[in-house]
Amino acid sequence: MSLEAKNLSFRYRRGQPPVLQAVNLTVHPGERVGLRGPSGRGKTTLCKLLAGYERPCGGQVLLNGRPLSGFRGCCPVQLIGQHPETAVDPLLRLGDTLYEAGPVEEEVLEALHIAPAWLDRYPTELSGGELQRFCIARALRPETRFLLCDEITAMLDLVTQAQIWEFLLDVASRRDLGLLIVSHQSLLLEKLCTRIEQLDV
Ligand SMILES: Nc1ncnc2c1ncn2[C@@H]1O[C@H](COP(=O)(O)OP(=O)(O)OP(=O)(O)O)[C@@H](O)[C@H]1O
Repeated sequence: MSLEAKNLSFRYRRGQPPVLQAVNLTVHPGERVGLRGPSGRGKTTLCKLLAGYERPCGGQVLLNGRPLSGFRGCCPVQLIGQHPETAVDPLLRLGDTLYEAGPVEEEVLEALHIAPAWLDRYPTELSGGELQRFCIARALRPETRFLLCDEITAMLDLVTQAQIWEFLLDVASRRDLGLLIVSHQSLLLEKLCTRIEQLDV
């Protein structure tokens, strides 16, 4: 199974210039592809298209050669963003958010040091790093084949960053996941990735 951006173009509003134009990118299982590019170039937008949050105005997102838009069920492509507080419903307890799309394996919760008591809390009752670990756990469903990591540790301290990446590299290797890692930190990308692409078209 591969995840492919094929000739993707996108604009947020009709009449505005495109944010992305004829972008091509493929991620294979087991690959860790770094994505860098200047601020505002469209890295987050590309992640949103690849995860099916937005629809392209040209080209296609293909999962195993078939349009992602036709996929039904728990999406094998999961996006984790920089701001976990914007990725969860503030009015739901975290346990309800975690399990709304089905079970998450106990070993994932344990490996990310997610305390069972957190699941009774609301999102504002966790720290940023705790909430990010929660969002990573939520993205790691048994069906997940590709993880799109958009600046996911940018706001965290170095120790937490290292713990999160150590866990993600291990789980990606065990499950043969494909990772797309967006970061402005070249050193981080060079350490983590099997290949680095530049978004500067
Ligand atoms: N919802 C939106 N509506 C309109 N324009 C948007 C929207 N989201 C992003 N944009 C614009 O699209 C362009 C690309 O934004 P995007 O967030 O994808 O860039 P980026 O490469 O991830 O940037 P950064 O490195 O700063 O995070 C920017 O010019 C931004 O202002």
